[in-house]
Order: sequence, then C-alpha cells, then structure tokens
Amino acid sequence: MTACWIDDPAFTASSPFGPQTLPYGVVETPDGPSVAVRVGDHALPLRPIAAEFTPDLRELVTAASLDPLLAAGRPAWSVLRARLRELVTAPAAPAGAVLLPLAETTTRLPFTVGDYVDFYSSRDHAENVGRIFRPDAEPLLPNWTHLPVGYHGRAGTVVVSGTDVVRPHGQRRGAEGPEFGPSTRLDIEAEIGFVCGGPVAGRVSTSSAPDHVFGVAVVNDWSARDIQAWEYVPLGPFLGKSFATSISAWITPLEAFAAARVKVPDPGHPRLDYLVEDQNWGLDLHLEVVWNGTVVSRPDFAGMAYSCAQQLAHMTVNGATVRPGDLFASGTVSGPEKRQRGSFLELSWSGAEPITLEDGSTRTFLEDGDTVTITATAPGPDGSVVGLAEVTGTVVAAP
Ligand SMILES: O=C(O)/C=C/C(=O)CC(=O)CC(=O)O
Ligand SMILES: [Ca+2]
Ligand SMILES: [Mg+2]
Repeated sequence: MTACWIDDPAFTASSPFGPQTLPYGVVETPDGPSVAVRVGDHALPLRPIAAEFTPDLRELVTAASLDPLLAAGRPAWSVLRARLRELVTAPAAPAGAVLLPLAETTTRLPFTVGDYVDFYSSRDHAENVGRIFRPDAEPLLPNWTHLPVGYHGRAGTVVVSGTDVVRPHGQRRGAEGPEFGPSTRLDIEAEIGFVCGGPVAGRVSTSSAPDHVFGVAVVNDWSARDIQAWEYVPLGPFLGKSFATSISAWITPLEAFAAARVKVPDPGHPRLDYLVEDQNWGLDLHLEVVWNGTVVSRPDFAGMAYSCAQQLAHMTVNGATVRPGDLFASGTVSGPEKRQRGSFLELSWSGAEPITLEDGSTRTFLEDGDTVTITATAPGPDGSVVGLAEVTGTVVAAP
C-alpha cells in the first residue's frame, strides 16, 4: 500500500483490520450515533464525510444505524465498499474526516435485530452435547445429516460486544423436584453470526445467498446449562438461552471473505436439491476463545457441516421470508480436538474435567466477574488476514 492518510500501525494490508476488511459498525459521536467503518484500531464515522458519496449512498452513511444500508441490497453494498476502499487508501484525508480511537469510543448494537435463528451445525458439538445430555441414546438424531437443525431465539436480547451479562435465574432439576435460583452452570457458545439484508424474500436458493447475507460477525450464545437441560424437552432451547446473545460491534462484509470460501464436508449421502450449492459457501474461519485472559479453545469453522447459504435456504424453504436485520448463527463451533471445543460444557465435559487458567485458578462453568472474549480471522486476498471483531462480555451476579 502506498502511503495513506490513516496513520495507524493496525491499518496495513497485513493486519486483520486493514483495507481488505473494512467492517461496519455504529459509534457514538458528539453529533449522535453514526455509521462508521473500522480502520485498524480506529473508527471512521461516515456522517462527517458524507459529501464524499453519491446521493444514494449518502442516505445510507448518514443514518444512525446500519438498517438503511442492510435494506439497500447487494449492488449498493458493493458500490459503497469500493468507494470506502478509495477513501481510506487515498494519500489525503477527505475533508471533515475524524478518526476515533476504538479504546475511547462507544459502539452500539449496529442494526435492529429482526428474527434471530440459531443453528446446530457442528457435528463435533452436536455429538458432544448428545453424549453429555443423552448418554443412553445415539448422539445424533437421524435428521441431523439431512437438514441444518435450528430453533428461533430471542431477537430482543441480542446485545453488542462489551455488554455485561447478568447471570440468569431459572428452574433446574433437583434431587427432590425442581429448584429455582441463579444458574449454576452458566456457559458460552462460540458461534459465527450472519446478518441479513436486501429484499424481503422467501425460498432463497443457495445461489442467491449473496443477495441476502450482508456480513459476518462473532456471536456468543450465552447458555445456562442447568436451565436448558431441565426445560428443553420436547420443544428445544428456551429460557436457558434467551437472556443474552452477544454479537461483535463490527460486521465484516461478506465480500471480504472471497479468499476464505471452502466446500462444506460431504455428508456421505446425496442432499435434497434445495441444499445443493453451486459455489462453496463454507468459510475457513479460525476462532479463539479467551477466558479471563487465557486462550482455552481454538475452534475451526471450516469443519461446519452446513454453510450459511444452506442455512438460509433451509430457513426459507417453507416460504417464510427473510428480512433486513434478521440474524442467524451457525451453532456452536467445535472441532474434533479437545482444545477446539466451543463451549465450556464440552471443554469441562459437563464439569468432570476442570480447566486451569493462567492465573492458576480452575473453572468448569462461568463465575461472576469472568470475562470471555471470542475473536476470529480468515485468510484474505494476497496472503492477508481478514478479521472478525471480538465479541466480549463479563458475567455479573444475579440481582
Ligand atoms: O440438546 C441439545 O442437543 C443441545 C442444544 C443446544 O445447545 C442448542 C444450541 O444452542 C445449538 C448450538 O449452538 O450449536
Ligand atoms: Ca447456540
Ligand atoms: Mg442466546
């Protein structure tokens, strides 16, 4: 890259938030919330440089959230990204540009979350959880290799990275019948989330996924395993997962992942037509889970059994429509090795195998005051790295 006006060592072609990435978020500015793009360790609010965009794009970049941008659709997303690339790699700053250091900037939940769906697409995770929750049954039910199993979660409790997570109360199984109180088995789930945009549409084909998937973020689907294990039969997760779901403050556009696309693993049998892909929509993402400063897991996303395109096709195959702002998560990302498990339920094998952190303390499930941060990277163009912004949260005691 020739010298550009952004003087930030974290904004180079070899850093995860260089010009190959350019994720979108919403930051507080003295003039109110503004759509922004992340450049290295800074936010560039777009409203102050709105004059640099055509009138169509100006409407999108002067908004207080990403909602109008999500609704605008793929052609606008591509034009805006190309224009931003020009602006952030130019030798001189656009008139009025302000760079805000991320460490001193407040980020907001960047879009209005419509429907929230959570899938269950890691075979290793599904088998581990099956073994733990249903030790006497086959870990995978027969439907699992034929469709991406999922459930509708609670959109209104999706929170932006950095938001504290209050330990939930609930019912759990006790020796003498149900008990009630703060969860004693509070857990995380390391996942990848897909943010939808473009026209409202049902029956989205796998090949139309790029028209409806705006971008990608890291998700932590906080889960109370004691509440979940008692309540989930027969309808599935409910209060054990609805109290909080954290998402990165910065949404990395789908276009940034062109070099990261891989084929999803072969299920070993033919797929129904609507789940067949004419392009690879698996993603070669590498996740890292950090518990109070200690890296406890490094799950790989490339092993996931279903891609975002297959999940979206399945979610709409009955005619149900997808709308801008809908969010769907991949399901917990776990790999075959112990240090690739994406939940503490699995890492501690339901509490039987405590995890030792770098400060010498041990953990099975989350304690009050614990902080979990999940990040991810992908291969970018020309050997670069594309970053997904961290999702972090600290557990606070139940009131
Ligand atoms: O009962 C089970 O098998 C477990 C279900 C989940 O934990 C659901 C979930 O959140 C799926 C996931 O993230 O992979
Ligand atoms: Ca989940
Ligand atoms: Mg949740």
